[in-house]
This record gives sequence, structure tokens and C-alpha cells, in this order.
Amino acid sequence: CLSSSSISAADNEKLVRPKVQLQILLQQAGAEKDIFTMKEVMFYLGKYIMHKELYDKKQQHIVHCRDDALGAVLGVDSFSVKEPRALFAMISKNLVAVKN
Ligand SMILES: COc1nc(N(C)C)ncc1-n1nc2c(c1C(C)C)[C@H](c1ccc(C#N)cc1)N(c1cc(Cl)c[nH]c1=O)C2=O
Repeated sequence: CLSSSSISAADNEKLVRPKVQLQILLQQAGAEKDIFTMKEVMFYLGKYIMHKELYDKKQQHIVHCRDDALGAVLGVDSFSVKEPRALFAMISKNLVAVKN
């Protein structure tokens, strides 16, 4: 689900500038710019998680990131993709809104 019920379509299209640590992760996932929509941030972070296989092999909605740069960026050892509000709160701490 590239957009979550907990944020509106407008929120998905808001422009944001990731802070440097998050920007590095997005670049590792193939991003080649520094201003994104929230939807794009989630897309690249999703690619990052799947490529590095950070999900729990048994409970696949759990992401283990304690031993990965993602954990330092989000400030947690693990999280569930089924907690959209918590996820957006953690990611938002790493973003600056861009006036458009
Ligand atoms: C471990 O996760 C998965 N594992 C599997 N396996 C088969 C093992 N298949 C699908 C998912 N999966 N489910 C969701 C997402 C993924 C992948 C793309 C990480 C994305 C998502 C979740 C977290 C971040 C961050 N940091 C970024 C995107 N996502 C989203 C969650 C929200 Cl809140 C907004 N947009 C999303 O795409 C979901 O619900």
C-alpha cells in the first residue's frame, strides 16, 4: 500500500526535504533528487527495506532495523508496517516541509 489510510491524498503529495541521514538511505535505494513527495519517500524506504531484507522472515510485517542505519534514522530497533501513524511520526522527524 503506497498510501496509508492514516494520511490524506494531500498529505501524500506534500513536498518534503529529507534530513541528511535519511537522504543517504533514499539515495542507496536509487533516489536521485533531494525534494520528494511523502509517497516517494515511502516508496524509496520500502525499496531499501526489501532490498536489505530487513523484514522478519516469519512475521513479515515486522521490520528489524537495530543493526542498520535505518534504525538510527527512525530511532527504533524494530517497527511494524501495520502502524502507519507511528511510522509517519518517526519518518517526519527526518523531514523538512518544502513550501510549494
Ligand atoms: C516489510 O514490509 C513488507 N514486506 C513484504 N514481504 C513480502 C516480506 N511485503 C510488503 C511489505 N510492505 N508493506 C508495506 C510496505 C512494505 C514494503 C515495501 C517495505 C510499505 C512501507 C513500509 C515501511 C516503510 C518504511 N520506513 C516504507 C514503506 N508500506 C507502507 C506503509 C505506509 Cl504507513 C505508507 N506507505 C507504504 O507503502 C506497507 O504497508
